[in-house]
Amino acid sequence: MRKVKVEDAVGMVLCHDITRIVPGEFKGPAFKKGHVVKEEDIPELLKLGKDHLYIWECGSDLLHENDAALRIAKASMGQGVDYAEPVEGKVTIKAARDGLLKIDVEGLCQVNEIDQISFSTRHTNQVVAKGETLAGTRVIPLVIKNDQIEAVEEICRSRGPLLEVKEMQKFKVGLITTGNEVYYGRIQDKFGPVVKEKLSRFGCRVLWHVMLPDDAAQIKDQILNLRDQGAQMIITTGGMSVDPDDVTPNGVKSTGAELVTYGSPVLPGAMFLLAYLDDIPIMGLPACVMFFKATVFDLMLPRVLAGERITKRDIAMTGHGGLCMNCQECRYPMCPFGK
Ligand SMILES: Nc1nc2c(c(=O)[nH]1)N[C@H]1C(S)=C(S)[C@@H](COP(=O)(O)OP(=O)(O)OC[C@H]3O[C@@H](n4cnc5c(N)ncnc54)[C@H](O)[C@@H]3O)O[C@H]1N2
Ligand code: MOO
Repeated sequence: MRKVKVEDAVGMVLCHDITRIVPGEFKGPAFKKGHVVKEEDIPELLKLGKDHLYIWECGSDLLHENDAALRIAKASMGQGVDYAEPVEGKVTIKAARDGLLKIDVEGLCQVNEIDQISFSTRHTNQVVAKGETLAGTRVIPLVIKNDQIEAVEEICRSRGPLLEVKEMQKFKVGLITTGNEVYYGRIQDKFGPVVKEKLSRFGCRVLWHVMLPDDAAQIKDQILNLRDQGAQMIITTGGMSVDPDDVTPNGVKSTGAELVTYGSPVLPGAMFLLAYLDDIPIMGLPACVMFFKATVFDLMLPRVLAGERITKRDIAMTGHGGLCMNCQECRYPMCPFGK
């Protein structure tokens, strides 16, 4: 790369994009990297404030910003993501399919600790649609040492992809609505419709829906029965709290399922339960899920559908950002809840 006066650059190759910005009208490259400077470009370049240009010279250990950003993007990408060609040094990474965005947050931090590297993403564990922007990456200077890009590539090689979009499965769901008040017809079931609507957003269907009284033995038997019938996920509602009639957690535990958690650091959702019967997830939903627009259920469901085996640590991690602010107008997921 060599600096030359604009007037002397005719016939030479530009080694960076040159940006034009007209407030309210336009922002983009007026001249692209690789452009061969012509006589008639000179007045235009002077108007853009360019008295000098960087001209391409091959054979150094330096990388152009576009090539560097492309290498970082390619090293970082896992399944289900795609990239667009660089514009003004920046590569944008998009979702190649609908699914759950997973970011290796620690790996991302390590990459950004390398001098002059910028890698910016959305939050991890977000549901994304095909074509949505997920991340952008660039280097800060116009040219960067090859070593710095190799350091990024080494992090991605050793840790795995920095970002990917996991496919979510359309589960066949068994739903158990507990509560004497609903079972004996004293009130109408309002919980079932909420759960079914949330599941339907992800293409999951409730194939079995059973009403039960507050009776741990019957809850246990029904869970085992739904497992035998082929349910891929079992959800119970109600009876999750501390009253003497709240027996659902006991019903779940007595199936022999492996309990991941009873209780979560998410509000609303403190009385949430998650267990696995073999590989079948069982979620115990407290009554707040019926009432609030966004709860622990919205945070956990996409991850379960993406095939994650949720651990106690995953649950513990939801505490940071797990406090819903109860805004007058709920904008979830475009808010800090669950981030
Ligand atoms: N002393 C305490 N009380 C409560 C606590 C607590 O820590 N200490 N936690 C509160 C929290 S947080 C939640 S969330 C709820 C959990 O409630 P449950 O999941 O146990 O729900 P129920 O007690 O069964 O019902 C509560 C309420 O919701 C109505 N309900 C339940 N299921 C249905 C349905 N299918 N359709 C319509 N309505 C339903 C039920 O009739 C009650 O009115 O506990 C807090 N309490
Ligand atoms: O547990 Mo309740 O599950 O926070 O609203």
